[in-house]
Amino acid sequence: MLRIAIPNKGTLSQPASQILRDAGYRQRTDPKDLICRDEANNVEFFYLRPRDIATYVGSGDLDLGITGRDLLVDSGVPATEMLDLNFGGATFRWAVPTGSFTSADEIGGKRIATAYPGVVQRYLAEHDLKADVVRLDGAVENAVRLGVADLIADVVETGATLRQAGLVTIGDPLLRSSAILIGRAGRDHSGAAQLIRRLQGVLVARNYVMLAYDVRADLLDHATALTPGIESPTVSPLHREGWVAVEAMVPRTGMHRTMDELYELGARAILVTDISNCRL
Ligand SMILES: Nc1ncnc2c1ncn2[C@@H]1O[C@H](COP(=O)(O)OP(=O)(O)OP(=O)(O)O)[C@@H](O)[C@H]1O
Ligand SMILES: O=P(O)(O)OC[C@H]1O[C@H](OP(=O)(O)OP(=O)(O)O)[C@H](O)[C@@H]1O
Ligand SMILES: [Mg+2]
Repeated sequence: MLRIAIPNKGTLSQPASQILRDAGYRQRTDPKDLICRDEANNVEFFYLRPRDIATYVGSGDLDLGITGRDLLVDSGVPATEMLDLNFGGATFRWAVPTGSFTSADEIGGKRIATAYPGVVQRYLAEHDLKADVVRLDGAVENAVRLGVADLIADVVETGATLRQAGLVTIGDPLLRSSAILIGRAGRDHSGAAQLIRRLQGVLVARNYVMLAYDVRADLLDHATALTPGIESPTVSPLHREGWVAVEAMVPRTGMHRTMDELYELGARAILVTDISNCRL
């Protein structure tokens, strides 16, 4: 039985369960449950703190896990990213009191408050910098105002929490995070192939739509250049002489522009349908 770690709480918890549900797996119905067995798919899910998930997977006690890229880096354990799940997106950034300093080169020698000391230490080592890292559990934005640190390094999504605390970001993000599927480094993951294919199917279904339209046969090359599909578009004859019907998967972002361009080219009966799932 495949054993998989899922966040039990926090930002990643609900969307992690949702992507698994969309991929056909059973998920807990009571948020207090800590284990859910899916006998039909031969998978067992363990609900754990997102921060602990890399530890269980890195030690080999669980086969796979869903966690944040920043949490994986922070843990420093031998687990690798197997699939980007495309939710829980955030950056990890330096933030300082407005007007204090502006360049990330100036962090050497300063006191840095963070809940992610592993990410910060990795950056300092890579940039040959020394600084005091003050490890906190959360609400890190308060640390500067309370005198514990000169700057912070934290997760930034909308930036609203920083603004409220009178802080501004400096420099480039230390990393860009999102939810990822992880497995122990160097382990044979062939038993996870079906789960990964199912998750990839959900991701494609979320990111693509099916576009269908009718177009004059002499405009087909122009039309299919706009809608090349993933492999190749399906072209079928129409009863109407000189016209064909085309079907192709197109990225959801940009579909309105594609429809406009097809219409301007002369295509008609342009229809968009959601894809609920797929295997490519
Ligand atoms: N707005 C956000 N705030 C915090 N974490 C976020 C946010 N958006 C995405 N994430 C990601 O969620 C993971 C942190 O989840 P975690 O459950 O530890 O913290 P949380 O969602 O802030 O919950 P809590 O602080 O209540 O425990 C990280 O991978 C982080 O990048
Ligand atoms: O850029 P924003 O959209 O404001 O989101 C980022 C903030 O949200 C999280 O805090 P959370 O509320 O989880 O509290 P915590 O610091 O105790 O984890 C995170 O640690 C940042 O503080
Ligand atoms: Mg938090």
